[in-house]
Amino acid sequence: MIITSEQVLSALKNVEDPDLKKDLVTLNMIKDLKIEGKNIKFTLELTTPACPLKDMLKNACLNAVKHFVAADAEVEIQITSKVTKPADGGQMKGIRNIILVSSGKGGVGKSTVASNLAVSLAANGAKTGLIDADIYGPSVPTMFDLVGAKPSARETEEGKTLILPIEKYGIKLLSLGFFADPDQPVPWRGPMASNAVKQLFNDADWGELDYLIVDLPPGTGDIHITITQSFPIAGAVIVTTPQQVALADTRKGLAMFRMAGINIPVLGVVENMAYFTPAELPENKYYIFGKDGGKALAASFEVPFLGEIPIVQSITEGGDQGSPVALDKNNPLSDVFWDLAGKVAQQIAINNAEAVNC
Ligand SMILES: Nc1ncnc2c1ncn2[C@@H]1O[C@H](COP(=O)(O)OP(=O)(O)OP(=O)(O)O)[C@@H](O)[C@H]1O
Repeated sequence: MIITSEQVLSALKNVEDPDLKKDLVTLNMIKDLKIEGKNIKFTLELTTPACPLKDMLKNACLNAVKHFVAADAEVEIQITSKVTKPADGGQMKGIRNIILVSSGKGGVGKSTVASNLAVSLAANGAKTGLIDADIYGPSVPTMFDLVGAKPSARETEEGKTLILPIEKYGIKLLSLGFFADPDQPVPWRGPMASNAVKQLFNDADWGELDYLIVDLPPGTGDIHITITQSFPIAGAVIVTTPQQVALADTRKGLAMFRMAGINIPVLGVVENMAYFTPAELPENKYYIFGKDGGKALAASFEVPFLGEIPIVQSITEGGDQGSPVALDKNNPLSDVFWDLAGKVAQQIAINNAEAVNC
């Protein structure tokens, strides 16, 4: 029996992407199909390299070909990805998805989540950038061991000066902290801070990025308004801790993204410092600040709950030593952040599903 491309594609039409609710052939995810006798080769092009369904989809393709075409076929599937971007146009040149990391309250772990999210996306192969727009206490220089670092600049052919983001752990980084003395407070006036933050977006040489993560200041202030009004935002990740005081502020922070004139998709809620696990009793979880508050908040706004991050010393140490814990695949905590990155990328792919894949 001669195997034809039509047979293989018709078999693969039985495999549906559970997020995008269409089959892989209709979604144009099957590329470079080659058949030689019983040898069938093709590429499965996902919408993000951090896709949590990668293995499941690959197995489903394999089973579909064996079941509908030939049980003894040799099937070789290569996985690649092409990150989609929002449908509504107006994207910043070269930057596919801008993701805000926000919290209603300070100190809940927003920078920790932003840094580890960026590290996890980059480690999965996504072209990733990180802007630290926290005017009150930029933490990215510390979290990436770049205190005192100064970005250089280059001149374009049109005579414009562009800041060159600093590259570390495969991520392009810019922080307001790179432009200030680490020991001197900067008393930002509203418009001055907003202009400085805008420059990090507009006057930097970001090149091509799949995801640009933005670590916002806590609360709902000028910087939030400036960024949400000036740039096309793919979505916001909301970080909270379990205490009632944090949840009450998070509620306001989340509601801001839903206000008329802002209207940014909320990708979901992350509960940081959700529970404590003693090193000697790793299976015990102590919910010392309360349980399921983040989950309930996500449910009440009908947005995804993206997961719980425990309180663990290595997260603090990783932040203080400039090496985010998600970098260390031997540390089980890196799985927590990789999982979070997968869920965020998945939500973006779902939101972008109507977009033309270009
Ligand atoms: N899950 C965690 N386990 C242990 N330490 C954590 C955890 N999350 C954050 N931390 C630590 O708590 C401190 C505050 O975290 P981080 O700077 O990320 O918070 P933030 O919300 O960005 O703060 P700010 O409001 O100042 O911007 C840091 O020292 C960080 O390493």
